[in-house]
Amino acid sequence: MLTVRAPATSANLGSGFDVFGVALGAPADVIRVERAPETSITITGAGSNYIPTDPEQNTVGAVADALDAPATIRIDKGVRPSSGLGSSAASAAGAAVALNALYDRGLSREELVPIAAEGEALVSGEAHADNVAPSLLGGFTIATDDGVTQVDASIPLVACLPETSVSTRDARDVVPKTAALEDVVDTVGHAATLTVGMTRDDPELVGRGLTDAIVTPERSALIDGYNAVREAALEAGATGVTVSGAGPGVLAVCREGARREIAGAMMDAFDAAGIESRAYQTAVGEGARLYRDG
Ligand SMILES: Nc1ncnc2c1ncn2[C@@H]1O[C@H](COP(=O)(O)OP(=O)(O)OP(=O)(O)O)[C@@H](O)[C@H]1O
Ligand SMILES: N[C@@H](CCO)C(=O)O
Repeated sequence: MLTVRAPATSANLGSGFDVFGVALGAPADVIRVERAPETSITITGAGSNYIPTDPEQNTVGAVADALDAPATIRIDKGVRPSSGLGSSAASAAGAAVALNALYDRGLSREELVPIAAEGEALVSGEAHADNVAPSLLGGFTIATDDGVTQVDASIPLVACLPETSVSTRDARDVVPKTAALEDVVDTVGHAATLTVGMTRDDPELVGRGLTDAIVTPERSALIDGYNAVREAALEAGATGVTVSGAGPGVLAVCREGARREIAGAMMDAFDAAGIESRAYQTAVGEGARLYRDG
């Protein structure tokens, strides 16, 4: 049996819609695999009641299929589905690493990115890699049609998840099909600022670079309490705040030592809007880790 811990991720980071992503130190999915004639899936943990065990409908089934690697797959969900932390991608990335090792396929982490993205195509209709890339590679990733660029980074973060859910499909429906040139120019500037911030481990630049005028305004309108939570996090010292992935999670970039206060302020603001939430005080972290049992 092989075990993989695959981290949650936060995609987009405001200015990098469908391109940027970071691995988070917590939470994570744990995937256990054993060779079997046919793929079967069991699921425990966060939101497991809402996740199909049919391999045709689960991201890990799509990965097993793509690697021609049938297995008994056990998923312990740490990453709640449809919360904005790349739940389906964490399972897909974990399964890709586990099955690649189980069947000695010899693929690199970079080569596993499009395979894990097959799982994402199953749930959101498109094989975008901005969640699976950081879950596989760790750090900050830039996923384009040409491939993935990765950089290790150390940036303190708070991810605050309300007890509501937004499906990625629904959140993609509100994304504008076109954008004004001035908004594109503005977004490119912020994306470049954020990228430099990641290479310098600079939370000021990363926070400033989260701003985007195209996607986030539409997406944030789907999240009850978003504006109040954003304001509360900024007042508590966050250097920037945006929607995590497709939402409804909210991501705050923090200076060292400020996470506890920011997490409390965000949860209080959700609470004032009548919404329960939980906050992860975390940081940009490592990619999926493989353990060989026994
Ligand atoms: N292994 C899996 N883990 C989690 N969700 C899965 C899995 N396989 C299929 N799904 C389905 O994927 C959907 C959740 O995916 P969705 O992209 O909406 O949220 P997410 O993976 O948390 O990502 P995001 O960061 O975009 O919110 C649910 O409908 C769930 O049933
Ligand atoms: N880039 C994707 C990530 C969520 O799966 C989106 O925002 O729709």
